[in-house]
Amino acid sequence: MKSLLAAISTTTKPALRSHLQPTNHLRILRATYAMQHTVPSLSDKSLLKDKTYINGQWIGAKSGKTFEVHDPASGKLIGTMPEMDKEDTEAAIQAAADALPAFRKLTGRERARMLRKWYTLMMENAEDIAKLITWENGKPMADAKGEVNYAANFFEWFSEEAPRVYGATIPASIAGNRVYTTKEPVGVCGLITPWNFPAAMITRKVGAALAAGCTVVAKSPGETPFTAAALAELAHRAGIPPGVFNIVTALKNTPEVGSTITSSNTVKKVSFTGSTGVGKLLMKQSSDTLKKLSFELGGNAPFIVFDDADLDVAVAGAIASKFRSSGQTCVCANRLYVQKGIYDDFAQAFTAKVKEFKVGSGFAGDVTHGPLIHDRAVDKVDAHVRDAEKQGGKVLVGGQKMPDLGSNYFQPTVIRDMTSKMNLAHEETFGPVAGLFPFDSEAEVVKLANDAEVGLAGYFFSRDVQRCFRVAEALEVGMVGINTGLISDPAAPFGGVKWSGFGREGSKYGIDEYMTVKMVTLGGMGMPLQGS
Ligand SMILES: NC(=O)c1ccc[n+]([C@@H]2O[C@H](COP(=O)([O-])OP(=O)(O)OC[C@H]3O[C@@H](n4cnc5c(N)ncnc54)[C@H](O)[C@@H]3O)[C@@H](O)[C@H]2O)c1
Ligand SMILES: O=CCCC(=O)O
Repeated sequence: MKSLLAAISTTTKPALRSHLQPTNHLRILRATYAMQHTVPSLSDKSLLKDKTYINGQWIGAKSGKTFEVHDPASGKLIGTMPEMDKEDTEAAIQAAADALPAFRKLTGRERARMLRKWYTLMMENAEDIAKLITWENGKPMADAKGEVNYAANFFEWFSEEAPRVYGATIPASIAGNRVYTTKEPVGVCGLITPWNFPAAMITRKVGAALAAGCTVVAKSPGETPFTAAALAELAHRAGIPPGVFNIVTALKNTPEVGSTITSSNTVKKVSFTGSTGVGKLLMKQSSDTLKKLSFELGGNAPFIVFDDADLDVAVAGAIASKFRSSGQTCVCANRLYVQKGIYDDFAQAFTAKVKEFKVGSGFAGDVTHGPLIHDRAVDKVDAHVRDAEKQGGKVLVGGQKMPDLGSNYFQPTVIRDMTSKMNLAHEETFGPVAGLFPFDSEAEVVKLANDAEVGLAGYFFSRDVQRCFRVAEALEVGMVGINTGLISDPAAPFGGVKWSGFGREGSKYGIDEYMTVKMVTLGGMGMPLQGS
């Protein structure tokens, strides 16, 4: 907690505490600095932790080690969290295993009440959780509030699913047999999530797991552990029993924690959201213990605008899909294919909208887009822009780093005249760069869209209903948005195909990822009635 206090007391830059009468220039500087370096003050200060939550206790790493977390907007220290290792992770797994027998025996209705309470507490504390998200992730407060709502809705959704887990009665092929099925919780689950949605990626998994009767060990992202800890505080208040929801925190030790989870025979399921590369590694590591797996991995979403689209709707959809969280979502449009008849109009209208963006600290009221998570992300974005330029792409807006704001900022960028040879066509940028690729025909663009190893989301805009069915069926992705750039919804199944992984989160399917089907056959059931 000391480091947090230290961070708070150093937020007023000494140079700006000038004893000189402020000139206009100084006043502007002061205001700009304050905007960029806000430290949030929480209404409920007990939501800010420097320990993690295992077996219902707030604890540090056994080694006493910690890691630092920095505000991506200012680079300043937010605080520290325990750098946990194999031993700590094994203790968390044991806590989850000990809690499992009693938790799985609760009725679905009893577990539903806990999830519902957790949902209510999240909504009551939405402002504070949003501040934590903005502080450690960088997204603007409005987006962070949207994320809290989205995240809490997974608890609400799965509180409604928990009491409605049904088996089946099955007509047997063997005379005299009677067959039915039940669904059982898979057991202890290991959940590994990324920093881009510090709350929602956790609740989407935990809501389903707890509804099913599983207990969990969640590895929170090294970049954004404070939001996860606040969720744990609310879990405690909601009466989630000790050991049911445990969080392991680590930054440098992440691979060690990951391999402890994946190699444990006590952990029966791993659900991971993150890059395809790490997903493949975790799948290999899980093979010795044959775990049930769900992987939500990287994307490279095609976003197609046909000549017959409504231009305004397509532009609004592209803005929402491409620039949500400054381009750092797995379902962000990555390749924008625009048919030649509408290409120039689209480029002009889209660029005009991007020019209206205001980049800065997520806490500043008028800021629409925050920093990227770290400077490595900025470097990747910069490399994609430089490569596109070198190969003939024309930057219509943006295209540069923003060192005046800090090392993690990149201008929202639109590039036209993109070609398939450019790196952006084949790699997920995960940043605020929209590349516009011209195309001629429907067949051509579907081929281009499907020319990817991954297949998470795909979008297209058209007013031709037959085309809508045709293209939706032809796209090799797990999720399609037609005439919309926003598809995320707790009620809708989220997940990919190809190298974007497998399994579905949210929706009526999400809970099945945490259950196994048990079949029961009763023999000798076809006897005549007694006395007949
Ligand atoms: N499909 C989805 O739902 C979804 C959602 C968010 C992000 N993503 C993808 O994630 C990527 C961006 O996030 P990133 O760069 O942080 O991804 P990443 O795979 O490097 O890291 C994701 C998380 O995995 C953990 N991790 C990293 N290495 C690990 C290891 N060896 N063992 C165990 N855990 C490990 C970390 O905690 C990290 O927070 C993008 O490709 C994006 O598309 C996918
Ligand atoms: O980044 C991945 C998740 C995005 C979402 O759930 O909308």
